[in-house]
Amino acid sequence: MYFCLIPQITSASETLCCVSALTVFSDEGIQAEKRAISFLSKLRNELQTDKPVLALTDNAEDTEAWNEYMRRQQDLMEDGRPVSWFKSPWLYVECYMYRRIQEALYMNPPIDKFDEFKEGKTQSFFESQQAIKSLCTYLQELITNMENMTEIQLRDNFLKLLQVSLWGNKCDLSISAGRDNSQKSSPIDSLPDLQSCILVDDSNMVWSMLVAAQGSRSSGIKNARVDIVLDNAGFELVTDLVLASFLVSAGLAKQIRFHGKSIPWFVSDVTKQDFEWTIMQTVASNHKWMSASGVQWKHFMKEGTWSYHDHSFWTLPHEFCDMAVGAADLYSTLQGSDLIIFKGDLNYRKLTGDRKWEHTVRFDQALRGFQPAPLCSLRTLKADVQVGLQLGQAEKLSSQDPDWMTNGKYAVVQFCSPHREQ
Ligand SMILES: O=P(O)(O)OC[C@H]1O[C@](O)(CO)[C@@H](O)[C@@H]1O
Repeated sequence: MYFCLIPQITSASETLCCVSALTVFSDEGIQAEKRAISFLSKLRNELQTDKPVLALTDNAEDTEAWNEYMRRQQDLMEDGRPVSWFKSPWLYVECYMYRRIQEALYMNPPIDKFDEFKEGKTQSFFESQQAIKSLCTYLQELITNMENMTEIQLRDNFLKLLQVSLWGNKCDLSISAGRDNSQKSSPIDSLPDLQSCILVDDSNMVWSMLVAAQGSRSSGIKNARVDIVLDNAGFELVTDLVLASFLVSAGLAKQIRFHGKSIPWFVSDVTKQDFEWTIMQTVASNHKWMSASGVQWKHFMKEGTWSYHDHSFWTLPHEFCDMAVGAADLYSTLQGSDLIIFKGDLNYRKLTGDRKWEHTVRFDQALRGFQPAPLCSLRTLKADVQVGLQLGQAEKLSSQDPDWMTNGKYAVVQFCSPHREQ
């Protein structure tokens, strides 16, 4: 399992070689890039030969938090041997590898702000153009007809766009080791065929919660705020923006806060630069409805209806139940939300602590106290943790499709509210 991380290091290193060949960097940059490549090749060797996990030395904002986490892992080792790559929890090692790739850049200015995964993310966006155009056309038609929609029609369209955002999570580049994993077919037309692959579907609870928040808003009590903890750039990000656009246009949310990563992460995760680039590209499209969507998103950002935020906690290896203590500022910000949508597999692993839970354990139980606000996970299954299933459901799936937990074919929409009777 640990060896599947090697292509990510190789790809980062190859990207640096390519940009150097294209003389993107100055002489000083080329020397820095050579040092970074050598750092990455050492890193690959450490991983391949199960060397001890090393403390970070780059003096970044999160360096001490990482080293403190490593010391905690060390204290858990019963025989006192150093924590090594193969003897550490998978969640920790996987996150650590991406942070070490970042260390290679941090240690080598002027390339310290370079995003070695940018090209793959850009390509994934362009390869999904047809699907993006059809989704933006669908969105603009909805917005045009919004005023005449009954509540049931509004709900049905919300549920569709929630599912589009859910399946958008299939398109990540870490599972495909950076190879093409873009959306080719029409996202709306594919939904009926995918319905049976949703193992838990709490979408109606999410809808009810949004309607309840809207009710209190019309009585002047509050302005509903939705937080979206983003996952991948490319097609998935567009599905999230389309959902957010619908929420605002339908009056279901007054404010959307997007949360992304502050460093390149898990190959395709959204950074601020990816977020802004995606909106800019959408505005610049020569497709009428795609461009109209982009213009609307740009406007939402400008007027503050939408905002982008990052926090170093999202790129630490911690489970989310550590957030209240480890990142109290972030936790208290999230407490102001009416609904937090967590996108993707890695966020699900952090929500549930990436533990070997019985599949029938309740979702709220697996959160172990992490409940800043009503929350929902939209996740396609790519790692072997899954809770909240019915008795016998996992056994049936295992007999039909032994790889059901990791092949990305299945998905869940799981909801939990601090105020809800479980
Ligand atoms: O982009 P997502 O949905 O968070 O998926 C990331 C997942 O991909 C993997 O890196 C490889 O499958 C998992 O370990 C990880 O949880």
